[in-house]
Amino acid sequence: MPMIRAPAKKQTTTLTVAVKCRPLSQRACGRDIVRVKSNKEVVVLDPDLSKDYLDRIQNRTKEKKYCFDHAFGPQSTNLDTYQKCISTIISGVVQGLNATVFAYGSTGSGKTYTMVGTQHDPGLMVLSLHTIFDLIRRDKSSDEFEVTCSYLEVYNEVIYDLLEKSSGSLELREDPEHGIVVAGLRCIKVHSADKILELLNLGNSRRKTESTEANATSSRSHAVLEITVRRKQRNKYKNQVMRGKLALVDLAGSERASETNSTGQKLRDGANINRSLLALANCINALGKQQKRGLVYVPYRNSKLTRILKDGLSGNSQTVMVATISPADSQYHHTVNTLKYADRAKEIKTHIQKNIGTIDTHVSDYQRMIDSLQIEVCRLKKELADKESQLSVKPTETTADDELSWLNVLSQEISENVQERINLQKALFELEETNLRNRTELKHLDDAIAKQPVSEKDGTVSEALRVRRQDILDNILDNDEAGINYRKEIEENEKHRCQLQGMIEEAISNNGNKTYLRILSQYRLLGMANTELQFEMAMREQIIHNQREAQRNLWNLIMGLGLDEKQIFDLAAKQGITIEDWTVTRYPGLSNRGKSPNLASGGYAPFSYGLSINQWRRSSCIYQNHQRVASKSFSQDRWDLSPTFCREKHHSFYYLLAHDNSPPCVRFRRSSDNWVSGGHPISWFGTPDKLPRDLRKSYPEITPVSSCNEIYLPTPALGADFGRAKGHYEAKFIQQGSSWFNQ
Ligand SMILES: Nc1ncnc2c1ncn2[C@@H]1O[C@H](COP(=O)(O)OP(=O)(O)OP(=O)(O)O)[C@@H](O)[C@H]1O
Repeated sequence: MPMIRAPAKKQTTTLTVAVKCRPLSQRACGRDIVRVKSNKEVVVLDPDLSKDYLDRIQNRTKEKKYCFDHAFGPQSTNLDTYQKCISTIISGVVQGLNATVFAYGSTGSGKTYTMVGTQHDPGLMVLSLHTIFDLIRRDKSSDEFEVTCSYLEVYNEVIYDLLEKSSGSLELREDPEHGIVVAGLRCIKVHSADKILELLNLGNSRRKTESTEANATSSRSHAVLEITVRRKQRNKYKNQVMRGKLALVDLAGSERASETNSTGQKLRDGANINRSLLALANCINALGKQQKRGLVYVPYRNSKLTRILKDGLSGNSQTVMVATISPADSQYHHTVNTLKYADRAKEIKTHIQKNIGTIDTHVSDYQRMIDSLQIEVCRLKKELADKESQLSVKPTETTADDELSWLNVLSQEISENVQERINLQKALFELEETNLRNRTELKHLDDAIAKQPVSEKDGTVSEALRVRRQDILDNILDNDEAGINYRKEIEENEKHRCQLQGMIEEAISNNGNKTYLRILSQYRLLGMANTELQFEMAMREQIIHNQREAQRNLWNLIMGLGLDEKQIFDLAAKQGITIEDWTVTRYPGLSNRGKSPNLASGGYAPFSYGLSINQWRRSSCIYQNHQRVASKSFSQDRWDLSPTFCREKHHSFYYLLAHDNSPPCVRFRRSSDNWVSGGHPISWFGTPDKLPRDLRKSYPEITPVSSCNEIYLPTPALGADFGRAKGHYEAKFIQQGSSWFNQ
């Protein structure tokens, strides 16, 4: 029977925006122009003292006034900020909610001071960590907790692991369940706040800082400390796992080259810092606009920083932005700029929901492909290094060095070119999605306006509809224009790529050291294939995400009809659909009756996880034509995550694949279109080449393939037990109509 699961409840919340004004520094030695009033209001006075009363009343002064959720003056401590705006969201993290805290402000305004702090005035990172462990210690339930921590920095648009001594650059991946993840980032299990603080200090010592004109220890990179609290429940929701995540972000300072007297590398750092901060500012702008006007494209893709902060800005996260400002008159423009963005950020809404453990087969499937490509890249890297060392002992061949380094530069350019194209395509994809939604809404609005009775044509409802229509239309036009520009950039990028590829090929054909060059180019190409695969994966994730969204909307629609629980159940039963429990979100993949993995919401079949044998044997699910499935292996007395996969090869076959050494044992039995439970198989065999003769005769489509661990299952009227009773895999598939049941 098909099955759907009620969506987890989402709660909409607005970004909390706090402003923190640092004391006047001796360096700045200017006039104090910031006034904090009633813990919410910030007034920035005109730095020009010559303005008089008349200027003020005629609005010719540059004095600005803003109001925020919280405002802290120069006398306040980090603890004050923590207690007023952070402490409440930290308790949510222990309950499976996500939270993001980031400090935003110009260079030297006190971001690092606020996030990290000093021994006498510990910062938000330190205070949050102590609270997390205090909450865990004081927890009265018998739940099991596991805390892990990672620390990364984004420097010059490259991500580095601050917990690794000499970290290479890391890539971002998009996961529909966990949002943006950094592939290969070290996650360390920790048992106390002190341990994390030790790691934090270690990471901070590795962070790129410089002395600039504006700040003696200016952070050149954006740092993200992420704490994950995994809570395994032991009560009635046994085996449910909640996963709360806290991201604490210390941004690099924005600055103007003219103010910092930067040159060379410092200037380049500054440009990259400003690029990401500009991207962040653009996202804040678009998100602020989105809340007011409708669906505007949000350019997260424009920098690594905004991609990392995506969840914190619009996704599943309770978010606090601490805008740090300096009271010095010399900083007037920076202060007003920061406050302008902070003001915009007040409009941003996020949607929080508890993260209840899920395991995604399709993601792990892709991950496996990426991993194997990475292994291949490592192998080629090694070959390359060997070849390089051979070359270095042959002085006669040094003439090739120049060409080789030239080739290296070229291949590096190719990788950057690929990365750029991927970013552009993703941006275009998102943009088109946004506009598709806009156009649908426009059509609905046009219909609604047309249906308005003549008597109401000038009423307030009509007016509201027309305003909304105009907003949507504006957004469509904005987005269309942005789309044209993206397309042009993609074309340019393609041209550049062809040129680069041509140059590399020419170098290979002209150079004597062909093997080395071939390996080099193969290595680069594999690297690119890897990146492209990640792109494809992100696209698919996006589609899955959209499908989920559509399903959620459908669900909301059903709920909006005003039907009660029983009516909905009856309706679903008439359509042959089973609804999973909607009050309890259990292990994804199993209903509360321990019966059925939910497929409708994810579009893919999950692993069963942490079940006893009996529970597993009772579980069942339906596999649509295009789904991959994973089952579990049974070894000795316990169930392990199985490396066994079943996936569709094309429309009439299922493709079963076992990844370890022991071949899967497949048992087939005939069945009608009806559900068949239990019973004895008519035949069974170990590997495809050892098919019993009668079965091979009846099903000539069963194809033995090179690896003895693979087999094709023909779909017509065939049920299959895919398993081994003792130490064998176990997953039973029975066809019904166009679906496959696993019982
Ligand atoms: N509230 C405060 N009380 C006392 N000193 C402060 C405060 N805020 C900042 N400072 C001091 O000002 C200097 C600059 O602060 P900090 O490094 O935190 O700025 P930042 O915004 O992180 O700068 P950048 O963006 O350049 O990294 C430091 O010496 C810091 O100790």
